[in-house]
Amino acid sequence: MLKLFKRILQLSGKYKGRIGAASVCSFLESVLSKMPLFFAFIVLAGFYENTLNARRCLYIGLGLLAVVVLQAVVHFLSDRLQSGAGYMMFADQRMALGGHLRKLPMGYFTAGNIGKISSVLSTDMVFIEEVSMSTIANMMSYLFSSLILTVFMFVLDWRLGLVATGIIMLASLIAGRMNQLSLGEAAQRQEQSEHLTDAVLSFTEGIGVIKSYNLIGEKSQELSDNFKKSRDTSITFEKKMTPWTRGLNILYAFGIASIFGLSISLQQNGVLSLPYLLGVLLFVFDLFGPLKALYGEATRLTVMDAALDRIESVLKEEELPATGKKHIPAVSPNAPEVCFNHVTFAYQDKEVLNDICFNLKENSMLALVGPSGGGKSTIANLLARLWDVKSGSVAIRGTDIRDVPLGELMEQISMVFQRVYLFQDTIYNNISMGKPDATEEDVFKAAKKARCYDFIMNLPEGFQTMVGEGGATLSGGEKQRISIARCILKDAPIVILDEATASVDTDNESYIQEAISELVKGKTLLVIAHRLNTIREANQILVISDGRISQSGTHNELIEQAGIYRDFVSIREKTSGWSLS
Ligand SMILES: Nc1ncnc2c1ncn2[C@@H]1O[C@H](COP(=O)(O)OP(=O)(O)OP(=O)(O)O)[C@@H](O)[C@H]1O
Repeated sequence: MLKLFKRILQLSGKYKGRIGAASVCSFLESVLSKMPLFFAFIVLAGFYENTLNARRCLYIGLGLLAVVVLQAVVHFLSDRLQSGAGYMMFADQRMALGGHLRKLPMGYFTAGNIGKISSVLSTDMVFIEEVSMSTIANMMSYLFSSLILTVFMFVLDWRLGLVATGIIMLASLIAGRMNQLSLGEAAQRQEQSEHLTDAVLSFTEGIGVIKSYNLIGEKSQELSDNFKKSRDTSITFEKKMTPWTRGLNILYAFGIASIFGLSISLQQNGVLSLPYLLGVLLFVFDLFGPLKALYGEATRLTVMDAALDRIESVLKEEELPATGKKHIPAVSPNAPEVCFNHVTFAYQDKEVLNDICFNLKENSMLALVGPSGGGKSTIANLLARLWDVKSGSVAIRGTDIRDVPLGELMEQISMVFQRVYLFQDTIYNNISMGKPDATEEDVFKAAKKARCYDFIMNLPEGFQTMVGEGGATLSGGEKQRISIARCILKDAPIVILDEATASVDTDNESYIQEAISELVKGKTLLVIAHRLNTIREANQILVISDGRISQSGTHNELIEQAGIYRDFVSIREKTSGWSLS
């Protein structure tokens, strides 16, 4: 328990002083909370010894009043200091975690970690933030209370003090065991909650597919199974803990009875005076109460421990090294715009690219074609440094992209994905995030080039229309054009384009093509190509198959050779009804 306690305090960093001051207040509060008992003891003793008079009673009354007021003050102080420190500490932790997540490779987010990230950022962080400080405050107060009452017992009679200490030590052994049990289960319970988050996310994200394939029953069952598992884990935990909690209660009852019996026997034998016996009666019922509450709080600490483990495990994930200080030159006559130099890459252990070498000249277009799963998207992602190469290098104008600050690399590249992501914000902000210092005129100009100005102006609130949940409903093609406007505004020299495979309606298709033509004017273009027109226009075509470049050349060169490209083109011609001249 102490270890857990220390772990939370270690997180306190620059707020240590504040937490220390709060602990002193907690201690004072515990002492003050026991003072009324002490005054009651004095009154009883005075009454018995016939030493009570009006002046004494007045002093005791004033003393009591002062204690109550002081207790309220230190309680307020300790609360303010502790909860304030808690919120500040975990605001810092959240920012650290946010900063860390930004630097993780994309692979981390696609490798089934979304449930974990959601639980860590929502459940774990919120739990620790809201509970840790109050738990620490309560634990301190209970600990001090037990200590003070045990000291009182020693003051009344050393034998009573010894019995109280013995019971407390036995209770600590039982509580230690409970703690171990709870720790073991806490990890499992948190894991279960992670699975639950995953299941809920996957169900809600895939609801469209689930409905269209009539899988509601089957998928709901999976979700219910997860809920049931979570319920069963909690019930099993409670069942395991119950005998120990009961044991602890019996021990406390036994402790109270022994102290009670012993003090009566001591009084009968003339060792303990009657006022002292009355003092024992006053204190004994309060002796183990704080300890009982203390172990209740300890269970919460174990949940916190598991939550901290999970936060730490996310923080331990290796970041993309971002220590590069070099700058990409604006022009470089002696180096190609983009160079893949003997690049190999693997997702975990699965090698997907092998010895990829190519140069891309400024203002030229490179088309990647080939069978599904060949590695085209991976090449595009490596250029944007969403992952790092395993060996070889990727360079822009002769500078290895690993040697460049990530922000600067991103200024060089615009990416147009098939799957468009618009933020829950106004259309204006969705476009202007391409270049935050852009003027209104720049934004409008980009929207015009991306062929979305007119439809935006026809919306009731124009550029201030909200997109996303509760906002305007836009078609896939309209969203695509807004994302292209964002890229046009960004005006990066290199454009990575993943051409749409799914067909949109003809109007949208032609608008999107016009928007893309505007975007790529004067740019260096790497395109994952699906349309024959695009492929034919490319200065260079790479056929990527099984992670290797199996063919390379222009359309006219490749169509002359037997191989994947010719087969691919003839299939395309047949499916699209086009023919090559
Ligand atoms: N995040 C990932 N983790 C593990 N394996 C992955 C991941 N992304 C892709 N792969 C695998 O890497 C290989 C190459 O995938 P990639 O998406 O680059 O191919 P592609 O040629 O772009 O395919 P498509 O045309 O279908 O998009 C595939 O076998 C794919 O299953």
